[in-house]
Amino acid sequence: MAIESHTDPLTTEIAVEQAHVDLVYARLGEASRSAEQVASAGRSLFRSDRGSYVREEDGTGLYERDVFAFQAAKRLAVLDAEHEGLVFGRLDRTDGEVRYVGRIGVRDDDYEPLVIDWRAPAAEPFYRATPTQPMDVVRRRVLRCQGDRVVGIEDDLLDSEHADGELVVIGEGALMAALSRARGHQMRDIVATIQGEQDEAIRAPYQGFTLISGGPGTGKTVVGLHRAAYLLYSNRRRFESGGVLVVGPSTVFLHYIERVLPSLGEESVTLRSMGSVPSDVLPVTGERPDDPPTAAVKGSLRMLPVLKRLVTEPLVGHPLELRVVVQGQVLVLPSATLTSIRRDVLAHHKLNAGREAAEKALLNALWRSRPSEVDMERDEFDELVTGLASFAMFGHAWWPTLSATAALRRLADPALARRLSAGVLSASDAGLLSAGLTDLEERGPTVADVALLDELVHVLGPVPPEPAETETSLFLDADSEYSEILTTADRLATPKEVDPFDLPHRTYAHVLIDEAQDVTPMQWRMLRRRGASASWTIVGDPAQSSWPDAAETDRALREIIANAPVRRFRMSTNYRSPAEVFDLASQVVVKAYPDADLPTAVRSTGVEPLLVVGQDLAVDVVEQVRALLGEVAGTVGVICPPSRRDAVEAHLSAAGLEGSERIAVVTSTESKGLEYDGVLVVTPDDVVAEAPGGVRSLYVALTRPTQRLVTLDLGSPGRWRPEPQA
Ligand SMILES: Nc1ncnc2c1ncn2[C@@H]1O[C@H](COP(=O)(O)OP(=O)(O)OP(=O)(O)O)[C@@H](O)[C@H]1O
Repeated sequence: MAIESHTDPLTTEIAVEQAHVDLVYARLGEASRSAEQVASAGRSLFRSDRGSYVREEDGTGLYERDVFAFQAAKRLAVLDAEHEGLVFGRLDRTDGEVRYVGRIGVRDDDYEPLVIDWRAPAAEPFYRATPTQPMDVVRRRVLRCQGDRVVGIEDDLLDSEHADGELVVIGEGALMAALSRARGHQMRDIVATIQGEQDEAIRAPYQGFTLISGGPGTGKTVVGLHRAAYLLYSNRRRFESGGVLVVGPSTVFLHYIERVLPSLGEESVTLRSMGSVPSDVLPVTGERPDDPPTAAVKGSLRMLPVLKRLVTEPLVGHPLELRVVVQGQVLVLPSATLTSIRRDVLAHHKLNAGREAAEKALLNALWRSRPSEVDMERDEFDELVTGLASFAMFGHAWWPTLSATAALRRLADPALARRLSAGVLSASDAGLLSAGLTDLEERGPTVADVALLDELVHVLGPVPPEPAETETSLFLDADSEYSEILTTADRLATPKEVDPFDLPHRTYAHVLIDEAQDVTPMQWRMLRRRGASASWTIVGDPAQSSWPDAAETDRALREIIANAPVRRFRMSTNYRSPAEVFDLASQVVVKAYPDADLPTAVRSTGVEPLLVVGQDLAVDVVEQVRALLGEVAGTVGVICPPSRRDAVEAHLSAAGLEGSERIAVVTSTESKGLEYDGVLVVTPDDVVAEAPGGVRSLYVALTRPTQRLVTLDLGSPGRWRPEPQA
């Protein structure tokens, strides 16, 4: 297409790029139309009229010619209009070649690339080339599109020696332009502006463990997500069939990141919050937090022996002896024999899978204890005893099938919790544990309970599926407190194809954990079950941790890694916080954690954080939020200590501000991983006092803004401030 000549170079360049973008969309339009034809042609091609198959080469030819168009059309279907353009980059190379880079690869009719997929090796220079190492690139150009329209251009001249006189260079750099844009409530992909050190982590080989660390705002989350997309591209067969699991701290966080992968054309990734990881084995999920001391007990590996003791602990009211009558003779197994049988069977079987073995062991013991008056063969004896109602009822009461929830609920009993945790938990920790489980039935599990439940599923074994027709319980009422216990009739009706050793966890080929610094040791065990033979990407920053015992969680992670290869990447640049804001935040964190990994903030707004001392929460919160709404174009986060959250919401609501889509009221824990253009941190001293991570939690809050930070102390300047205030 001929391009009109304009005096304004930007308009001319946009028109040049628009022509290419139009070509790509036209080609994709054709691909979409032919995609269905290709599919049906493919279906019929392999079948001739005679019902035999055509030669494989012919089929392969068709496949090769059209598969890219089919795939491209399929991927295009998942890219909706909100993303920032299918084609976003262009490389002008020293040899005169021009390469376009986009979210997916598209070829023309002659199989020549119109756009290269950003993950392809040929696109690497787009992310790695620098003026010192231009990688044969003269000019890197980022195209900013809205839908299929090119609306802006940002260039980097990488090799001025090879630039001919005609080469136009526009703009001040795509990165700064992207970083200054207002934020919404969902994360954007960074595919057009991935930086060199980020690209290395994204394209690292998949094997073993890839650990990505770095301070706040360094792009760890977004890099992790692009890595998931990269792995799917470079090893699609392995990862699409094996599955990729992405785990984040909460559903709010998942909602925040959920558009990134679809915007890159990837939909085949499972996103889970920490409280919903075991949805494969549990009918419940957990979103509620525990208070920090209780969460610390529930998350610790000290819970392991407690849970083990819990599953071997007989139920309240279990029979103390087994008594059956055979040929008029009373046969008795006393309590000590029962205890020893129980111990032996549990040494080799999970509780929910041990019933048959337990029954056999009972029969053996009864056979051995029979008096000489019992005169029958062993087979006959077994048949007779197993047919006795008293034996069946005993079996059910003594060896019930137990669900994880029913088991955990028992620890809400303070006396039992104390007894089972003797020597492992202090009396006060045992008290926290039982108090922290009293709500389990009514309100469902907390996030920390979910890892305990998963552990229990592991220790107990899966509950065999319910029989198709529920038969009347042998001796438990329908509304009995042990409603999850299956009856003997249930057990007998249970199909034998349930393999007790076939654990029901869904496993994945790759597991990506974000905010890994907050993963408790019990949660690491839960995650490991989903990635027993997976490769892993683990993303985190210890300085933002909420977990009190960093050494314990480190040990748990080391155990998972074991001898697998480990690759480490450190992100060194903070792309989120303005330098003025990050300066304050880093002074706060290093006071308490001198080893915090502090990145360099790349952007400066010239606006210092505003440290307000107010007198009245209601008046000051409303005033500061109003001011922030006026100063920034996007979102405003009000980060509160949990104790003030309701009051803050009420004050904003009374002022008519609550309904605003731009405002979010959150605690520092909830704000993990998120960002807002303007942030008001309410009473920072209370954030430190109430949040699990103390100063680290305040550090999280102070590093959320992309533009403006305001803090509100009441009465006098807070103790959290880096410099004592006059
Ligand atoms: N290369 C980049 N181009 C454009 N924006 C970027 C780039 N890298 C990071 N960002 C932006 O910086 C912000 C911070 O990124 P991200 O949330 O991934 O950081 P993080 O290291 O996970 O932060 P935290 O540890 O504080 O949660 C996001 O808005 C992200 O889009």
